[in-house]
Amino acid sequence: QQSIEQQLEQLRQQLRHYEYQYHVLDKPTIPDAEYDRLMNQLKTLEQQYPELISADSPTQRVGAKPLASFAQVRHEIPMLSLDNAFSDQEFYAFVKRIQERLGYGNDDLTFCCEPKLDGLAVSILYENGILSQGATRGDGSTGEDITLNIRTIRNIPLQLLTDNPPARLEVRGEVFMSQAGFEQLNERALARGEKTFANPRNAAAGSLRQLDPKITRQRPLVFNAYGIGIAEGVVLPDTHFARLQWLKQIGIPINQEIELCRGTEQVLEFYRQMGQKRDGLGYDIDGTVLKINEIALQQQLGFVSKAPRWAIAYKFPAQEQLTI
Ligand SMILES: Cc1ccc(Cn2cc(C(N)=O)ccc2=O)c(C)c1
Repeated sequence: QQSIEQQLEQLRQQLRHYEYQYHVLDKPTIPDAEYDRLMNQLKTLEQQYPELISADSPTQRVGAKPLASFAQVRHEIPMLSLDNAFSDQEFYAFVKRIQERLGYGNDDLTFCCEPKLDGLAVSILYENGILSQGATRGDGSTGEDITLNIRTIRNIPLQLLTDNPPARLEVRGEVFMSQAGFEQLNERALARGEKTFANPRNAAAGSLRQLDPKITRQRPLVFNAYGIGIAEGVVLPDTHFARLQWLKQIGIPINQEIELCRGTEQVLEFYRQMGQKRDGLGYDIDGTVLKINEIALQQQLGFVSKAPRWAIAYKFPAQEQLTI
């Protein structure tokens, strides 16, 4: 006969495993109703033994009461902005500057290519594998502490899926809302006579800036990681793409459109393909982000003013908004 602690731990591990398969691999192995039954079973057992509730239990996603205000968070490593390109010409010039700076004569630089998600940049800190803080980008040096709201986002794990977690790991990425989630939210708001949002990005920003996590929890927010800030007690892979794959393995969701491209023409092909896919993704993107993949080359190139020399956002032309 299992002890209560063993029953609780087994339910918690099972739920974390199913959440990983559903939210990170996009390959659920049980029906939603079965997951729901297990979650309710854990909630019931924790209500019987409240002293055994741990902050990283899958049930602990909603804070108790609303905050009066947000505390400030100082980013130990600044969250920088990206330079933009609006034409192939500007992208060629970007690559040329890199080749000259690195002394590369040929065109076989490898780029990690990602869609540029149209949401809100956030920083999530895990200490010994446990989610300990969430913050907005703010001005890049100082952001707002939105930990309670970050905890309500279902595809952000409260605990990393690894037996030897880093002492400290800061995951950076975008919180966004799907177009379907946005439309449902606005319909509900209209029905309740509440204010509606102009677009998914505003809806995501407004939901993260809610002082009451119970409201944030009802919003269909999604997180995709695109980088790492602080990393202590772990040796990271030496390319950006491999780092993203590692994040996925330990339970952090990344975007499934990310690709490696070798040479300028493959990168421009990725940009055009993402332009074709754009209307069918189900979420808003406003371009692509193209990064030098080798970390050593990123470090060699460094930053100028606030933007990295090793990355650029190649944006799409502004879409004419359909006014109905
Ligand atoms: C009632 C209910 C429960 C769960 C979910 C979504 N979902 C499913 C799983 C699953 N199938 O492994 C895991 C986590 C999760 O968040 C929905 C949409 C509705």
